[in-house]
Amino acid sequence: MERMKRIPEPMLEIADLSVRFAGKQVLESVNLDLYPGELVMAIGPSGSGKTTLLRAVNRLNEAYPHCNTRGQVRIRLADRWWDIYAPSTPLAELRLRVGMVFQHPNPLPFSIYKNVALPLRISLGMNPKETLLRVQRALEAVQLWSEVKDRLHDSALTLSGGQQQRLCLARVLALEPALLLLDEPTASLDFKATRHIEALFQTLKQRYPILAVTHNPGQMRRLADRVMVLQDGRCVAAMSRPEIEDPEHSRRVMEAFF
Ligand SMILES: Nc1ncnc2c1ncn2[C@@H]1O[C@H](COP(=O)(O)OP(=O)(O)OP(=O)(O)O)[C@@H](O)[C@H]1O
Repeated sequence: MERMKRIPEPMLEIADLSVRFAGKQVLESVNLDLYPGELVMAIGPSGSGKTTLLRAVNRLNEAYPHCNTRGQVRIRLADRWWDIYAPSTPLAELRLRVGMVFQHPNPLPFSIYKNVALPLRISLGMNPKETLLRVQRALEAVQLWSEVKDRLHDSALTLSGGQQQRLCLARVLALEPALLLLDEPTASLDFKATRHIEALFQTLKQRYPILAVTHNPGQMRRLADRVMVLQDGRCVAAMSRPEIEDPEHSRRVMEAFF
C-alpha cells in the first residue's frame, strides 16, 4: 500500500487580510501560511504595508480607532487553532505567545534587568530565582550579557541604540513565544551584532517560526526560506529558497518592484 504523505500543518494562517486606515486601503487580500521551522520575509518599498502586516498578527493596528481589519488570522498554539480576531480570544495571552520586535527599540523606562524581568514576574508569575536565570539566558542569547552584567540596575535608556534593540529582543525571547514577528530587527545594529543576531534567528526558527520585515537584500538572501513582496498593500510576488539563491531571479524581482 502506498504510504500516505504527511502534509505539515501551518502555525499561522493569514487569509484574505485587508486593512484600512481612515478609509485608505493599506493591505488588500493578503494570504500567507507560515510553517514550523520557517523564516519568511516580507519585503517591498516604503509604505507598502509590511509593518501593518506584522501588526495585524497580534492585533496592534487596533490601537488606532480609525482602523478596519477584514479577513482571517489564525494561529496554532499547543495543537489548538485560535482565531486572532474572534472577540473571545484572550488578547493579553495571545500577545505573550506572539513576540514582536519593533523597528525602533522601545525599552521601558526602568532598569536593564527590569525590562526583561518584569513581564516574567507579572505575566508568567515566575519566582525571583527562576527570573534571574531566564533573564541571564535571554541576555546571553542576544550577546548583551557581558556588556551589561555589571550595570543591570542602570536605566535601559542609558544603553546605545543597538544595545536597546538587543534588549528588546531579549525581552521577547525570555517569554519563549510560539511565533516571532520581527520588524527590521537589525536596523540599529553594527555589522558584528547583525551577523550574530542573524545566526541566532537561524537557530530560533527551529523553535518558533519567524515572520520578518527587512529592507536589506543581503539579509533576505542570508536568512529567508521564502519571501513575499508587497507593493501598495498587495502581495505582488513570492520567492522560494532556490529563487532567492538565484542572483539573476532575485535581481529581476527586486528591479521589478523597487
Ligand atoms: N495608524 C495609521 N494611520 C493612518 N495610516 C497609517 C497608519 N499606519 C500606517 N499607515 C499607512 O499605511 C501605509 C503602510 O504603512 P506601513 O508602516 O505598513 O508600511 P511599511 O511597508 O512598513 O513602510 P516602511 O518600509 O517605510 O517601514 C502607509 O501609507 C502609512 O502611512
